[in-house]
Amino acid sequence: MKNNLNSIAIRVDDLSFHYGDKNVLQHVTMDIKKGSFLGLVGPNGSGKSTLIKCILGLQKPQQGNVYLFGEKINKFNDWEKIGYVSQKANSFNTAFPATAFEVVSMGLFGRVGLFRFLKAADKRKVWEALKSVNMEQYAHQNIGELSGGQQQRVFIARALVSDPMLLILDEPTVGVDTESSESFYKLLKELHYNNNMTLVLVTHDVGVMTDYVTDVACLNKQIHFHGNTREFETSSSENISAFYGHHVHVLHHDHDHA
Ligand SMILES: Nc1ncnc2c1ncn2[C@@H]1O[C@H](COP(=O)(O)OP(=O)(O)OP(=O)(O)O)[C@@H](O)[C@H]1O
Repeated sequence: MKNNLNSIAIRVDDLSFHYGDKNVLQHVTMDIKKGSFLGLVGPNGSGKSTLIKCILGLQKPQQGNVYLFGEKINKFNDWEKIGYVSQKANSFNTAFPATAFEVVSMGLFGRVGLFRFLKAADKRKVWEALKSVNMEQYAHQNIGELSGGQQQRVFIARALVSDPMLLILDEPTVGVDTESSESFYKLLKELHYNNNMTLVLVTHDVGVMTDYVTDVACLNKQIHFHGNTREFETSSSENISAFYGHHVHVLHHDHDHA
C-alpha cells in the first residue's frame, strides 16, 4: 500500500466478511486518513454497518485485516480513544431514568451507576462535552423528554467525553427531521474542524452530506469509489446512480471543501 501508516487512522486491508453463506463484504481495501471526515455511503444492506463493526472489532472478518492508528486491531488497546454512536442510539429506551448529564457521564465509565461518584475534573469534562454539542441547558432534563435531534446530540457528547481521536457515527440522523439533521451535520463539521478528530459518518444522505465531509467512500460489498468530496461531486451522476441502482441527484456546489 502506498500511504505511510503514520498518517492513517484506519486501514482496511483486503477484508472479506460473510454471515453464513451470505457474502457481505468482498476484498474491501481502504485507508482513512487521520483528520479526515469521511462519509461512508451505500444502499440498504450494502455492508456499511458490518464494515464499521469489523473496524471496531465487534465482528471478526473471515479474511483480511484492520489497523487502527498503525496497530493491528488485535494489538490495539486505546479503545477509549474511539467514540462510536450506533444506529441503536436512535432506539434508546427513552423511559430510561437518566438525565442528559448522567447519560454523557456514562461515556467516562462505560457503565451505569458510577455517575454519582464523579470527581470535579470528570464533571468538568461532562459539561464541556454537553457544551460542545450545545446541550448544556438541557443537562438536568431526562433523556426521554428530549427530541430525537437533542437525544442524538447527547449521544455524541457521550462519545466525545473521553476525548476520542476517532468518532464513528452509524446513520445518526435516521428518525431525525431534516432541519435537525442539517444542524447536526453542521455540528459534526465544527467538531471535526475544532478538534482535529477523524470522523466517519455512515449515511444514506448522499446529497446533503457532501456539504460537510472531506472524503466520500461508496460501498456495496466492495468499495466503488473513495476520494475527496470534490472528486466525488465531479464524478458523473450516472456512475453514482448506477452504483445505487436508481437515479441519484448529486448536488454540485460552488464552494471550496479545503
Ligand atoms: N447478524 C446478521 N446475521 C445475518 N445477516 C446479517 C446480520 N447483520 C446484517 N446482515 C445482513 O448483511 C447485509 C449487510 O448488512 P449491514 O447492516 O451491514 O448493511 P448496511 O449497509 O449497514 O444496511 P442499512 O443501510 O440498511 O443499515 C444485509 O443483507 C443484512 O441483512
